[in-house]
Amino acid sequence: MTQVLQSVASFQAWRKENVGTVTLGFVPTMGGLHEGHLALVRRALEENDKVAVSVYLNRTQFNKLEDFEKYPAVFEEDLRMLDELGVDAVFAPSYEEMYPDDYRYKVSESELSTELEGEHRPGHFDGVLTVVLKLLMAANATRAYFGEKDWQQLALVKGMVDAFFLPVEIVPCPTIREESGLAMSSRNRRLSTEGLEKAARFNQILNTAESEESAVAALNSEGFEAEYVADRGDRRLGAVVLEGVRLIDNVERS
Ligand SMILES: Nc1ncnc2c1ncn2[C@@H]1O[C@H](COP(=O)(O)OP(=O)(O)OP(=O)(O)O)[C@@H](O)[C@H]1O
Ligand SMILES: CC(C)(CO)[C@@H](O)C(=O)[O-]
Ligand code: BAL
Repeated sequence: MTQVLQSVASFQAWRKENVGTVTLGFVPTMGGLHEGHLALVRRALEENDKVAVSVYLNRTQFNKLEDFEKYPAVFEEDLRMLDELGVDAVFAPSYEEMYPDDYRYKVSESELSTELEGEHRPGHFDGVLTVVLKLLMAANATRAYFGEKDWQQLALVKGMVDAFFLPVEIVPCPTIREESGLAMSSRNRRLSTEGLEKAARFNQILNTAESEESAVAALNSEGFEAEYVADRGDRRLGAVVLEGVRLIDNVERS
């Protein structure tokens, strides 16, 4: 049975009693679990003796209250999936438990975090980096698993781990997609059947457009509101809104 731990103290006590000197894999999530998350969990189970998953909907990373309030909260369903996979512990703290300082102390980065997602979601990466640091400190894991779907988040988390000499290995995991190519996301649950079908064009356009500008034009002409499409090195990253739902994706540039 997966153990559910709701306080930092009980999570640390669980770690002391059950992990000791063997390896611990850790997968941070905000719940609403889908196959993308489960791929991270399966990999963590393969590579470590014990695995802990956090399910914590972190409100400090949401710049829009509506986005926070509409985020799927389905803890019992999440727990059932994690239990079936054989996860050892689920850390599911309250806001008060995670933020005894009421978010007075923050981690911020001054370059990458201000563009792309950071430009469109002000304060987002302060919230992400702060909660990831807290989660990593609480878990004290050997390895922590992050999805490449959140490319910018992954780069910033790796940067923070290097900057602060955190004793954990960050393991990047490939984006898991629907057959249509649509990247799996908790937010996909909020799309209509028609929206789900249409959303697949987002990935196709990122893959096939000649330039950033032509990708934005194609997305807008097909009923998306494109927030940005940007080429960075060998990646093309984008964010769109469809039916009021914000989706992100990134692909290798051809
Ligand atoms: N389709 C996916 N493939 C691989 N990893 C994923 C996928 N979706 C999410 N992840 C990873 O799972 C972890 C938790 O993500 P999170 O709980 O935000 O889910 P999410 O589905 O990305 O939510 P949303 O897309 O609504 O922001 C992150 O490291 C994220 O990159
Ligand atoms: C890493 C994370 C769990 C921090 O809240 C979140 O940003 C996410 O789910 O990608
Ligand atoms: N990309 C990480 C989860 C979020 O959208 O806030």
